[in-house]
Amino acid sequence: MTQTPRQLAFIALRSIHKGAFADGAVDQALHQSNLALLDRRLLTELVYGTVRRQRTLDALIDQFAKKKAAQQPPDLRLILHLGFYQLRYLSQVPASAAVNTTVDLAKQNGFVGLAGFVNGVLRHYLRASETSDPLLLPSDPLGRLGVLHSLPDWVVQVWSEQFGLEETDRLCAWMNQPPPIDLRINTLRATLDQVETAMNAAGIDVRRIPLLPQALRLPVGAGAIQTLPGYQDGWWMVQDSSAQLVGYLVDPQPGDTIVDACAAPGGKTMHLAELMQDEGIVWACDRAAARLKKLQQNVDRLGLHSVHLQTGDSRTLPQFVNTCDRVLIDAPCSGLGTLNRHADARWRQTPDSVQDLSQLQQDLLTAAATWVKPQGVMVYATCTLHPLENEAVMGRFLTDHPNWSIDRPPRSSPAAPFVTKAGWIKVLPHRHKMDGFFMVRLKRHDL
Ligand SMILES: C[S@@+](CC[C@H](N)C(=O)[O-])C[C@H]1O[C@@H](n2cnc3c(N)ncnc32)[C@H](O)[C@@H]1O
Repeated sequence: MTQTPRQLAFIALRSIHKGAFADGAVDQALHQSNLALLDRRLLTELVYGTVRRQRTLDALIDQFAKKKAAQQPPDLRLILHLGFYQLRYLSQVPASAAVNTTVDLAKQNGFVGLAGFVNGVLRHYLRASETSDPLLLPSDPLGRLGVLHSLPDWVVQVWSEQFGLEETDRLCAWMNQPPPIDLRINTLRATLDQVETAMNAAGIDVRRIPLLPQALRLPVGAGAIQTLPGYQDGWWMVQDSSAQLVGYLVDPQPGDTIVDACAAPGGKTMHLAELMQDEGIVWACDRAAARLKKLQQNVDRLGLHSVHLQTGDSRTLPQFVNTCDRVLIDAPCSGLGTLNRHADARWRQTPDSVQDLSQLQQDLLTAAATWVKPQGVMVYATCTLHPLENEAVMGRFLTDHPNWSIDRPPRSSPAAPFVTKAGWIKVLPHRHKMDGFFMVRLKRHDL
């Protein structure tokens, strides 16, 4: 069968439907094909976009086909998703091409007899969209946002309880936009000015980020990361601006002993080592050995010497008890603050998985607290916007540990302007234009 980007996208979608991760399925499709650059981009866009928008696309099938999406043969449902996705979201694909290629896809994949049906459904949608958006939305406000922005109702509910419907609408919309890519300058190897000058000389119009002294934002389409100026020399690494705030909140000092309890692939570990001038020890712990390998590659590229690796479960590392000046727990979480970065992430979490994560976070925090010396500091961070993983974990920890309290960073800290009345930082992507994050700095008070 000919390798068109649409056929390859369909195959990738089929494997995602069977449980594969979207990133892996796209990588595999690209690896096995010899498509030209534009077709590679189309394939990638089709797979990620279709996975991301599947709830909206199902709503269109429900509306325009006689049988509901859930009752369609699974492969035909994916083919219709691909067709609707192109018609609704890809302005660069002419409508006739979107319809014809989807009909071809149906014929090539066992639905010759339903080619007329596919054609009819898509053309029906096209006619209906001539005057206005034909998508019918549920009348209940949560379902309305869920279908419009293609998110599960439980996520919309969790957000609307925290931020209200209007802000949730904007937050949901953010999660369907291409994520920005930020760099954090390795100040042990280069200055912000130096990297900015090198990027500009290469025609890459980087932008500074207000309040963040080490951050530059890449323009859309800057090219492959490994080919950008300064990559090979370890001048910078990719790290979102909000993740950079975590390092400032820890505020490491030269000579400190620090444990980064959930460290891989190491964005924050490297930042801590840089902030302490690479003097002292940063233990990078993680239970995923393969991810620690990536961390080691980053350490080598940035030329750091103070980072030491420890593979294992951070709930059971007794060797660190009472040894640390600072501890960071960048906890495993549901990732609701970074849904725009992984097309399938919104469909992988459930209210039950959030409960499990909340318990794991609590256990990590309790174990890591024993590592901190009296008067020492511990920072807890997640890239989610779920109160069970943030405020609730914090509330329980503080109730169970009266010798700990929330500690504000010094005024001079780049993190200080972000601290809320409650004493923690909660980065909201649609307001701050960065990944959603929760972070709090805690201090141990007993002697
Ligand atoms: C949010 S990621 C960390 C990202 C990292 N701090 C960075 O900035 O690149 C969470 C990490 O926690 C690790 N992890 C999950 N459970 C763990 C446990 N019980 N002990 C140690 N690491 C764990 C995962 O393997 C994952 O690498």
